[in-house]
Amino acid sequence: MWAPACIMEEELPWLLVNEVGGIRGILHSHVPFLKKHFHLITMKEFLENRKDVGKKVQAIYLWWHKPVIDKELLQSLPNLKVIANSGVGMDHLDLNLIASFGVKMANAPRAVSSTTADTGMALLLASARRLVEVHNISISPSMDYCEADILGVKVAGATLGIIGMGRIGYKIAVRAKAFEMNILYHNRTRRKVQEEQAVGATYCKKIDSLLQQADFVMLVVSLTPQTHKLIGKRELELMKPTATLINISRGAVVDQEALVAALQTGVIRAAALDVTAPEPLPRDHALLKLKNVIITPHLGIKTDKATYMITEEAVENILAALNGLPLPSEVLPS
Ligand SMILES: O=CC(=O)O
Repeated sequence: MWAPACIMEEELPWLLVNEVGGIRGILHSHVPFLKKHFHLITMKEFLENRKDVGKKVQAIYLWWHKPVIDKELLQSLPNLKVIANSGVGMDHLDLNLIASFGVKMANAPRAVSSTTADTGMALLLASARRLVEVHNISISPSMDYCEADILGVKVAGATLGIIGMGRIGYKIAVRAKAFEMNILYHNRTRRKVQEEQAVGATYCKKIDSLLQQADFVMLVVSLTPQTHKLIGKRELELMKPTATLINISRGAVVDQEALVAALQTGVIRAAALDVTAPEPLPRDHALLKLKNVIITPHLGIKTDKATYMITEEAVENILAALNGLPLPSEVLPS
């Protein structure tokens, strides 16, 4: 990684972050590393002195989609060169708008893939073996249950259908192979035969055929206009009544109303969702009341190591942009 030779704090480039700590702030433990490379400034400090500070900011580090990047903010930052995102999905950003200000963008695909794949497998296993339900039985005062109450679904030998076979999807296939699953996948472009063979994955050109055969369907696509509500009533009805839907992409990839109805009426067996629309769901949402649903709070990459690696990847991208070098994980508008 490029690193500045010993320079004074006031000569460091200014990096804008939403806040430090709190619900939508960068982690305190990342601050010393960031401060080696940048003069850090929070949104609160920027808003207090927008005119002076705005001219100095050269980079933004987005943590969990914050701060919101809109025209007004971009206009207040005339020397902004780069925005680094702390994840892989860029659906919260108007890439064309940002590019029109001559600002480069980067995401963090290297840091997130394994951890997000782990989240997908954790949800698959937890749903298959009803871990949340049995945990609740185990800690209940009576600890009273019949065997039928805790029968799960066997994972070995079951078929996993992966929709979206990018970096994360492929890492899920690697994990599923180790769990002795049969693997189907759908992707815009087919993987190389050697890559398919390495994980024993079979390509389904049509999503429908994957949905009809899979015992577990895992959604790993980016949210785009094409994938918005990709899984609706029709698709859920194509799935087996014994099948489980796992979503680690974005909530809006699923028609949530159709999902609630499918779960309530046994159209599918269960769902395990790391993402919902919105996040978090309103506390009275129907999905929160269903026994056959597991919901996690966009856990994706949230491990100590992966979050730190994300910050390292962001710094690498920002420094490259500020030094006129190619960005390792540049994202271009489509
Ligand atoms: O949601 C997580 C990511 O976009 O990487």
